[in-house]
Amino acid sequence: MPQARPRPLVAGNWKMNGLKLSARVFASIAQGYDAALRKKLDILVCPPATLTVTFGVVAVGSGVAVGGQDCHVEAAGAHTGDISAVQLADAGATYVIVGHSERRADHGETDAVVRAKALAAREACLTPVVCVGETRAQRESGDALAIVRAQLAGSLPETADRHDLVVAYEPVWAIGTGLTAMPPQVAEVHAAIRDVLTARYGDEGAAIRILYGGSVKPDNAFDLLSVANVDGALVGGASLDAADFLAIAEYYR
Ligand SMILES: O=C(CO)COP(=O)(O)O
Repeated sequence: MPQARPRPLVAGNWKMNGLKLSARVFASIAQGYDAALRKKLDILVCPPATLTVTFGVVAVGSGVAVGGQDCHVEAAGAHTGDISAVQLADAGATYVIVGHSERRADHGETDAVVRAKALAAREACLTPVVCVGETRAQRESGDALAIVRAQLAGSLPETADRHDLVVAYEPVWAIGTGLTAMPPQVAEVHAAIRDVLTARYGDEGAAIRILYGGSVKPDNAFDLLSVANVDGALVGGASLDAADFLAIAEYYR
């Protein structure tokens, strides 16, 4: 019997953007996520930690999930400036991004740290969105697949199912640059990720969502989301605009 396709997920990563006033943008997203869309896909917005509670309140009854952008490996303790998965869950989050390339680059996060964060997230009943992706130099030297496989090997938990893991492929050279990977490049990497997931997690690996991220916009979303093994998008800049973000989700209507 052919496997049912995973339920799509369109996620917004607001990065270090957004003030209290941005609740209006979030409210528009929640309003646009109507009954027909709710039947078809999940929607997640990951605001800066300062807005988690506010967005969580606005989200009540809308079905839009709220997530964090990072978490510490510990649940609590002397870690000035950090935030734990438990705190994010307490604030209303149900997902958390871990291993984003900006965290790997700016904060020296290794695969082992990313895995520990994914495990901490699950301890707190959050679904981790584990990010992987090659740099421009790695793509140009033909190492993209090897890099992504190595990141997965080091970053993924030992066990997982469709409810407690999401993987995002975000080629670093496509993030915030307006460049996107071409559909055949996306297809190749997503197929390789699917192989890793099914080898590791069996049938559940076929149902774990694999998101594409990197300059996803309304005008390229349909081409990217129609690629095999692309189960949604992780959207940066375009998620800051409710109309653009919803236009991307429209693919699944
Ligand atoms: O990093 C991203 C999402 O996590 C992608 O960002 P952009 O959509 O702005 O390229």
